[in-house]
Amino acid sequence: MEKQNIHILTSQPSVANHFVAELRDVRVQQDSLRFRRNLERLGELLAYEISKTLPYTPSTITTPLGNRHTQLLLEQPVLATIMRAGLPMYQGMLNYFDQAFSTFVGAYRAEEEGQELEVNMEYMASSNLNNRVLILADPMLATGKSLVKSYKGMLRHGQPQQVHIAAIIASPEGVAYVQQEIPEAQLWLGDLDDHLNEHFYIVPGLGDAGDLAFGPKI
Ligand SMILES: O=P(O)(O)OC[C@H]1O[C@H](OP(=O)(O)OP(=O)(O)O)[C@H](O)[C@@H]1O
Ligand SMILES: O=c1cc[nH]c(=O)[nH]1
Ligand SMILES: [Mg+2]
Repeated sequence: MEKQNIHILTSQPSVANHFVAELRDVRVQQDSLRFRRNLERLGELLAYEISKTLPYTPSTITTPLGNRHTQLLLEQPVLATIMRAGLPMYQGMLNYFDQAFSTFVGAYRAEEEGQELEVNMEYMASSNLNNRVLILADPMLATGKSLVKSYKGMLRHGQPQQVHIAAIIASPEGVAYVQQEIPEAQLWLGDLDDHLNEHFYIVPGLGDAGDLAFGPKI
């Protein structure tokens, strides 16, 4: 795992630590509204951090009393996410990049086959990605297979000029795989955990983000 191109929100203490801590806490997790809202809040904070690195253009704003020069985004990014668990975090990013177009991917981790884990991708709706800033958000970066498969599928819809991948909790194994497969991406993480267990869950992680946000899958 290379350290360059990785930005970790909780590497400096801030209220982000509280939001990540609540996501992990087995007692607080029982409140699914709070769980979803914490995913959303971290999506907002990561969007704000990413926004500091995007291109801006000088603009003049007219108030009732005069003019003010400022810098505004050259263009809105395209926000992409992977259903289900990505939806609250995506909503947080959309709160801040409020005119962004969106890309949705339906992908899920299937049963493990021996030592391997397969990701099924069954749905994609995307706007044109050609020359755009793409932000791909998914709260959990475990093996990285969901993010890599989704990103590669998205390239059918154009070649972005900048790629940002945002995750709330990541494993070192997943980060290394994403860096190998998508070397052009900047990685924005809430926190970086210890390792994956034998079922490819992040340890200590938080459990199953999709189930905690939306209920167990049958
Ligand atoms: O890095 P990976 O090993 O691919 O794991 C990460 C994926 O696992 C979760 O989705 P899941 O497959 O559980 O689907 P869900 O969102 O419907 O729960 C999560 O939201 C990621 O998309
Ligand atoms: O730890 C993990 C790994 C994948 N998906 C989750 O929701 N949690
Ligand atoms: Mg899940």
